[in-house]
This record gives sequence, structure tokens and C-alpha cells, in this order.
Amino acid sequence: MKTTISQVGKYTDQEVTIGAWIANKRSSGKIAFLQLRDGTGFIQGVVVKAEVSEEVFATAKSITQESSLFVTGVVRSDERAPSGYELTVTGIEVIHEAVDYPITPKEHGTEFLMDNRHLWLRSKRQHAVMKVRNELIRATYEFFNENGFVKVDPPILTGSSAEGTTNLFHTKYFDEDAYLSQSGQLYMEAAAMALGKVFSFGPTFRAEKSKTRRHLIEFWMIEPEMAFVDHEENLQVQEQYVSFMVQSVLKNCQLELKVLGRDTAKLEQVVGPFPRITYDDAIKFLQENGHEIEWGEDFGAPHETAIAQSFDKPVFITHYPAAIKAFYMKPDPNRADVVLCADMIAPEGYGEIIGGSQRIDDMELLQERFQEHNLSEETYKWYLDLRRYGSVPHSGFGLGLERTVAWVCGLDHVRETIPFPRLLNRLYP
Ligand SMILES: NC(=O)C[C@H]([NH3+])C(=O)NS(=O)(=O)OC[C@H]1O[C@@H](n2cnc3c(N)ncnc32)[C@H](O)[C@@H]1O
Ligand SMILES: [Mg+2]
Repeated sequence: MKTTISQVGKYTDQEVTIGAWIANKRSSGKIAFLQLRDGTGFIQGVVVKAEVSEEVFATAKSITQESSLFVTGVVRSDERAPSGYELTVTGIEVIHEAVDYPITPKEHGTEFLMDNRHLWLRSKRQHAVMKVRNELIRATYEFFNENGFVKVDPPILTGSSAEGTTNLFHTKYFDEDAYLSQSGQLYMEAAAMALGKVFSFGPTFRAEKSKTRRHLIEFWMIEPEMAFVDHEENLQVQEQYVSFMVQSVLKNCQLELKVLGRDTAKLEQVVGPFPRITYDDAIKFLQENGHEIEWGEDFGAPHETAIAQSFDKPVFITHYPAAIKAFYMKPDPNRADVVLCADMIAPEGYGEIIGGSQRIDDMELLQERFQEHNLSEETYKWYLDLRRYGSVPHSGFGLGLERTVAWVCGLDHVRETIPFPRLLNRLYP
């Protein structure tokens, strides 16, 4: 019976054949232990010299790390095994011998691992991270489909910028100048006027010369947009979504969280509602706790970490000064110098995972903003049309997938959260 490691539980005490690679192995004169992986999971294959042919035992002793093989054996229940099963090997057919596989089972430096990211992905730890990433994506689609949102795909090649013109990736579109998308938001606003509640999920690009553990050059963002939804309702959708994702990972990725050594008690706290603190109160809190910061300044990572330390779940920081936020954000009707926005700050020092706001829905005010931000009305004529023809209050947000993966997995750096990270000075592999 041919099967996969994730399915062996269906064949307890039966002989199966699995296509696999050797992740690691150890042996003595009488027994060999093969750590097998096949992409769906990991299982130990036990080769007992007295129970197999000389050829099979000789192969088990000599086979090298990351060689590929078909392994046949009897599935045994074993509560000591992480997967709950072990394989008593009866046959081995080598497919391809891997000679001098570079990532040997010892500590390796970060740059070495990054240069070998195409192989490092095979490790148990990276496998666990990619499975959690997958679950966050799966839960995203479940949450938004269950809540009446329509998936809409904004363009990657675009002629406009949503998040300022200082970190655009320029490219040519035949004879025209174009940019790689920083955010699909503006297009999602157009989609929301057509479909009510929409969400996107795709790559976005920021030519930021930031070499930090939170910044990627190419990262994936989920960008919901909702017509007839105001600032507070926007926050409620965000906390429901993030809570749903985290609880889905707790439900479906216990094995992976164990591999990562993640303290799941901290994730169990992540249920709505989330606390809210205004920018004003956050500034007061920071000043009272020794931080040199003045009203009007943006928060850096240390500030976000200090604020989040007062909470055991994500916290919204709301109502930032208009002057340090994007042109499209709607001013607070009661205070023109702050806007109806919020950043969601993850606990445990993981920082901002969501940026969102209610959008300006007034034509004249948006035109004023274009003037203030030196944005060409011609380029954004289509965006202004959304305020010209049946404008409505609307809100949305962008969740950074990789920063969310880092937080949920408890990882120090976003480089482990994406299959092939694009960082400052890293375009290989
Ligand atoms: N539809 C919207 O309202 C989204 C809005 N236009 C937007 O792009 N907001 S954001 O710039 O805060 O980015 C949103 C999130 O995108 C993530 N982000 C933002 N920049 C990065 C970089 N460089 N690397 C990794 N992740 C990043 C981070 O979690 C931010 O909170
Ligand atoms: Mg932001």
C-alpha cells in the first residue's frame, strides 16, 4: 500500500511504502534509526539487522542525509513518537543518493542558511513554520468567505502609490513609468463600491532601506475593505479576524507549535475584544515611562514594544496625528488634527501587524489632501470618481502575513516566515 507519512495512522500494523528523504539517521552494529520526511510529516524508520536482508541493512547503514528513497515497512503505534507512529522497515529502494548535503545536523550561521534557503526549507523547523503560514492563509479564506467577503485581486503593476512615494519599486510599463504595488488598498476601495465587502491577498513591495527583523522588501498582505463600515466597526472586524486565525492555528497546528517550542498559553489569550489606546494616551504612557518622545512623532519598535507590554493580547493604537499618516485617512470629526485610524500591535514585542483606517469619503477634502501630498489629480482621477459617484463611509485594513507568522510562531526574524525572503541585499536564491 503506497501512502504518505501524514496518513500512516490509517494503516496501523500493515505494511506500507512511502516515498521519502533521509532527514537524519543514526545506527549501531545491530540497528539503524532513519529519520524520514516526505513533505507531509516526519517519522522514524527502525531497521533491525536481524529482521532484514544484509542488503537492506547495509543500505540503511550507508544511505546519506537527504538521499531520496522508497521505504517499505510496518506501521506501529508509538506514543513516544511525535506523530504517534513508527515504521518497522522491511525494504529500502534508493532513488537518488545525495552526496555531501551542505546543511548537516549541526548549528549553522544565518547567512549560510539564507544562502541555502532552497534546502533549509526542508528542515523540521522551517517545515513547521510553513505549515503555520499555510494555516493562517487557510483560516483567512475561511473567515472572510464565512463573513460574506468577496476575494478581489488588485493589480501588481500600478501607476499610483498609496503609502507615499519614497519606497516605490519603479519599473517600465512599455513606454510608461509604473510601480510594483505597495498596497492594493485604493483598488480595494473601488471593489468595495461594487461588491460591498472585499478582501485581497497578494504580494506587496516596499523599497525600504530598513534592515530590521520586521521588514521585508516583498511581503504578503491581506487587505479587506468594507463599504458602509466606520472606524469602530473596522476594529471589530480586525479583532474577530485575528482571533479566528490564532485560534485556528491552536486547533490545527499543535504538532508544529511544539516543534517550534511556542508557549501556546500566550496564544490562548488572543480572543476579542482587544484593548484600545489612543495615540495621545500612548504618548503620555511613554513619557511617564522614560521615553524621549513628543506628540506628533511616530512610534518606533521600542515604543510599540513598551506599549504592548501592558497587554497580554494585541492592542489597537488609535487616532494618530493626521500629519504622520497617509493622505486617504479620514480626520476625526471632533478633532481635525487626528485621523480615524488604528495600528494593531501584537504582544511579546512583535510590533505592528495591521495598519488600517476609515477613508476620506468627501471629494473636496480628498482633493485638498492631494494638494498637500503633491499627488497628481490626473493620476488619481479614477480614485476621485469613487467620491464623485455615490460616495459612502468605508474602512479597511492591511494585515502583514509575515509579521503575523513571526508572532504566532514566536520567531525572532521575518526571514523565516516566507519561503524565499527578499531583504536588503538579498535577492538570492
Ligand atoms: N489596506 C490598508 O489599509 C493597508 C494600508 N494601505 C497599508 O499598506 N498600511 S501599512 O503600510 O501599515 O502596511 C500594512 C501592514 O503591512 C505590514 N508591513 C508593512 N511594511 C512591511 C514590510 N516592509 N515588511 C513586512 N511587513 C510589512 C505590516 O504588518 C503593516 O501593518
Ligand atoms: Mg503601518
